[in-house]
Amino acid sequence: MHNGERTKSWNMTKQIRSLKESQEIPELDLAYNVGIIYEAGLDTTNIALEVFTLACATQPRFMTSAQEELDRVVGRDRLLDFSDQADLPYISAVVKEVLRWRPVSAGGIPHAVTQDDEYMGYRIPKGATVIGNHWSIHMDDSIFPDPMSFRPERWLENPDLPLYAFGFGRRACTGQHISNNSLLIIIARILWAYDVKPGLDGDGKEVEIDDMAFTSGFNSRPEPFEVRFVPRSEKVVEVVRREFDEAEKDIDVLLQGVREAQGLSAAAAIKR
Ligand code: HEM
Repeated sequence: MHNGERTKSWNMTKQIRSLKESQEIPELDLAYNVGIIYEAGLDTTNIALEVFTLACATQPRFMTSAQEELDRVVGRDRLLDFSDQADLPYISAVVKEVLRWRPVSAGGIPHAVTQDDEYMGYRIPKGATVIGNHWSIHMDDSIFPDPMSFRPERWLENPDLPLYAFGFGRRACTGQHISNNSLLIIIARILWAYDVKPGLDGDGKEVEIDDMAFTSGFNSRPEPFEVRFVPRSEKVVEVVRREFDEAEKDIDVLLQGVREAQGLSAAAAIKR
């Protein structure tokens, strides 16, 4: 937190410090509040990207449909950006399917019931712990037929399908819009630029990848597996290099841009 306060530009530490509500909160609690955003946001989105990569390597059929959409909407001369988002329904469906197929918090998060309740004849007293198990819900084949198949099409066929990867109720993930946007842009750019394929063994044969090999824990991620990111053409390599060279890389400039885009008021130096 102290490092955050010493930077030149805007950041989340300064933003939280500037809020009226923060003034009465003890320093350590404030540090946890800042830290949770990092902790809750970074690993979860990374895991979802690993799951996406796993889906590409083990159930590659969907990549063709995704790349058809990208080539039609974006063309081959530029990297896509957020202005393309509304025209990429298939990629949005890929993001949802990633979060359904292997939910990051597979076992769900315990919640306390705020009032006496009844469900299917079971009495659930106030204060009892209930857990909505994300894995079981997402694998319910009466709602998601053939649930082990990675099929983004299911979200286009039925846009009302439920997705519970971000949890439930008033404690549901506060970062879900950030993460949906991050996943969409990263997944779309990867698929625009690369074919994602299994790695090769010593004999040049594609390695077998187990799509059920996951770590256990609160969040669970795929066990390490090998893949290749194969550029789809020479032109793609040229565009990626050009965009990288032109991209802003100064973190202070980037963060200041976030502040301006969001209309946030926190000044660079905040008095306590
Ligand atoms: C793929 C990405 C993500 C997944 C799968 C995910 C999933 C979840 C889940 C399951 C919960 C608990 C919900 C419940 O209690 O039922 C949660 C809570 C939370 N998430 Fe996320 N999350 C993701 C990304 C993010 C990001 C990017 C941020 C912030 C930038 C974030 C911030 C939070 C916070 C602050 C909470 C606690 C909310 C509360 O207890 O009131 N998450 N997330």
